[in-house]
Amino acid sequence: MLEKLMRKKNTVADSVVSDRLESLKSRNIPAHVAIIMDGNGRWAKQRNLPRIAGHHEGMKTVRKITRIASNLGVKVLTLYAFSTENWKRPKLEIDFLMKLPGEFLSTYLPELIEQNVKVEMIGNFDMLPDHTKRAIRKAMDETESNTGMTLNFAMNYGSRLELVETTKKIAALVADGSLKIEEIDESLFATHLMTAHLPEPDLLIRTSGEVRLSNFMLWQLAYAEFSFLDVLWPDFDEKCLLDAIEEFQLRKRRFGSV
Ligand SMILES: Cc1cc(N2CCCCCC2)n2ncc(-c3ccc(F)cc3)c2n1
Repeated sequence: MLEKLMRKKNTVADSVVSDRLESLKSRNIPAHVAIIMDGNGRWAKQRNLPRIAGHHEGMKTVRKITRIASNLGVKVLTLYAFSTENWKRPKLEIDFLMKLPGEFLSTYLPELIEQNVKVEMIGNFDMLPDHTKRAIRKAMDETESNTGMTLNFAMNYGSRLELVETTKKIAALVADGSLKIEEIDESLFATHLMTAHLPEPDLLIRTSGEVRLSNFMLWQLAYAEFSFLDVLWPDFDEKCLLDAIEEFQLRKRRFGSV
């Protein structure tokens, strides 16, 4: 009896969420959603589990949120998976984290291809371990012609480093005469960023209650709406995403009446 009731409750809950998804789709869906996926270590600590258990659970949330965002019509989903600062973590944790792209892709790449998702990456690719690079390169190659949502992983990414590298590239163009100083403006600068081919994020979500950008897309987020949520990333679910997007739509609606 209880099991039957639980099944019915889940069916009702699922249909409520999917009805909500349909109604949200009729309004202003953010074209580019960026997420700082925080709280994995704390999630594990609350359960007396090792930190890597939180990272592994967080990977399942990546799969879930990718599907929902794609179904909603989000054009680009950027996920902050590993920052340049993360190299300071214990070697054991880094070794585990560097295996996650391969594990995620070997498990879910067929599903991503079925959803017409295009896998991309921003960050400093060369410093990653060879096995990590191989896995990501394979996924990018196998999804290159897909036309659905772009799933963009920020891997070994640091915004200040990106801005310094971009400045150096532009300075070199001026030095060799390819570019005049007076031609440098915001638009020109943006064409040399790692995200030049992407629309700027409309909505930034950060989980775990931390209210910081942590050196993430500092240029690109200049005009984004920010949603700082207390939920830990492994517990972030469809309702959390729909709530954040609904809040985004309400803000944009007020902005429209200015
Ligand atoms: C380093 C790292 C950590 C990582 N976590 C799981 C999500 C929470 C945040 C930290 C741990 N995830 N989750 C998926 C990837 C990934 C990266 C590139 C790619 F092409 C495919 C998947 C990943 N990479």
